[in-house]
Amino acid sequence: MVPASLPSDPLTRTPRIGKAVPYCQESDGAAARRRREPSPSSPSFASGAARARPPPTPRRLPPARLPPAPRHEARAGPHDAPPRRHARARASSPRAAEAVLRTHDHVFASRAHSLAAEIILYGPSDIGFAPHGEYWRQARKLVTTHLLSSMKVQAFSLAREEEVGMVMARIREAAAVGAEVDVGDLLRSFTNDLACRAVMDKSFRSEGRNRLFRELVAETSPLLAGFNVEELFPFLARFGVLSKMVRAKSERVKRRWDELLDRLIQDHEHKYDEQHDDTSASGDTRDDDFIHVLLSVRDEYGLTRDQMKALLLDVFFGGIESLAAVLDFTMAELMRWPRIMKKLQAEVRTRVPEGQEFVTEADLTDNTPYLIAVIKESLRLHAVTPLLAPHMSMASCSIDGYTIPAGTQAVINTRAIGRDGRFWEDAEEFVPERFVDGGSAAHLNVSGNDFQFLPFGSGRRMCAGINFGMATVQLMLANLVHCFDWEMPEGEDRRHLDMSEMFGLVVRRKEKLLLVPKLPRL
Ligand code: HEM
Repeated sequence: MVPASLPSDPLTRTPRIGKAVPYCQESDGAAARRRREPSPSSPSFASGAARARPPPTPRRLPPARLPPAPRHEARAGPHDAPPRRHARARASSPRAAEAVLRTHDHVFASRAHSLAAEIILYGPSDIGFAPHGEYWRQARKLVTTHLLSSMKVQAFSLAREEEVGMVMARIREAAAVGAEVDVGDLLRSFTNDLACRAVMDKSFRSEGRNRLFRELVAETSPLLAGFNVEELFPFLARFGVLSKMVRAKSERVKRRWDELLDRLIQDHEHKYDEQHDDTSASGDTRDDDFIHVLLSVRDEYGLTRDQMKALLLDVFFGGIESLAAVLDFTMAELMRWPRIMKKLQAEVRTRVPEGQEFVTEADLTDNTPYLIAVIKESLRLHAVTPLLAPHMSMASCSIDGYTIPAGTQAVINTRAIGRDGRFWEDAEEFVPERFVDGGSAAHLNVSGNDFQFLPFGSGRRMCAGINFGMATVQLMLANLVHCFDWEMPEGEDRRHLDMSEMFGLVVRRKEKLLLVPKLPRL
């Protein structure tokens, strides 16, 4: 069991500030209970099976400074020896997901080694790929407290509104001349610009840096998505062919990231040193960009330059593609279901004061249940991280009478769970009504407590950017449907809109979403 001295997950302790709604809010008592008790529906331990416990953690307070990033046990050696192959366990039911992510969360809280992540993410010294341990715990605490807390997400709302406003202006230009818009491309460029703005404020627009970031993310994501390609092609792995290719490509993109981030951090250091005497060092209550905030806490946490760069990279790889994919799937579904689009437009348009051009976050607070229902339904039907990020066990444990050895990768199939007809009525249909009051799934939320609905995962490794993600998706979607009516390009039928998907770091729609925006006749 989890020792009392471990810091509790900072996400569950995030205070509720102003009107911001943390999506994973849970009382400390409930969180502690959840960790202590297996839930009644979790599988019982098989009689006679050895009851595995994780190695005891010494009882001590966490250090104030980040310890060195740990190395994965199974990392490739200097000669690109292929890593040890991991056994796989698949969880495709809510019960099995709960066994991994709640009952045995403390055992399955690590990640498998990835050569690309080791190179590109400095060790890895980020959060998403770092193995479980004191480094990951402290780094996650830093990020969820100082960069992605609900307070920080709320402080960023003006910037979010400005970025959304710029996209609406671009669509308006297209609407004025009756041109079609590549909605997917527009959304990817929006989420890229938003991530750049969060990381480095408005300076990103100079020298076309946003385009450079976009190119680099596109080049890097397939490498990080590969996880253990060696495991998929063991024959090639034996000769180290894949490792050599992955290493060469990863080192190439790493050099480019490194130069770019170094330059940005240096620029910020100069500004930070100039301002430092006038401002408080904590930095997390103002609308500071992430580099500025990391500089302000670097002494407190003993952050190295490489660790800073790794943590910043998580914003690019956690945020850009997932947000764009969710928005793209949602818009495509709304095009296929005009009744739902109209109902959503009616809800949003009645919430926006007359004469106001764009939807603001204040217009949406606790006020738009159908908007939330549409987003939840999209996350259910189109899981953009359908297998979560694979969790790896750090000790052997017993689930349902089976002994799962240490070093097993648990793959949680949230897509299968989200489309399973045993738990969802009309599972393959897009029916947001199931999530509104009185609907069959009205009680389900995205905070990882309902194991039939896990768009952001659950437990210790749950998405660190859930508040940032949900705030962004809501604001952008509300504006897209408020500011425009949408039509298919001439000659195309909305009923035949292609929903086929392609895999990468996240799953996204394969085909472009070309739509024609019209200014609404209000
Ligand atoms: C709607 C958009 C998003 C979705 C659907 C999503 C989903 C997920 C999922 C399923 C995981 C894996 C959880 C697990 O392994 O159990 C994850 C991890 C993560 N996400 Fe997100 N995410 C989104 C947006 C974001 C954003 C905007 C950020 C940062 C700004 C972010 C940062 C992260 C990080 C750092 C992790 C790794 C957490 C860890 O391993 O401790 N995500 N996300």
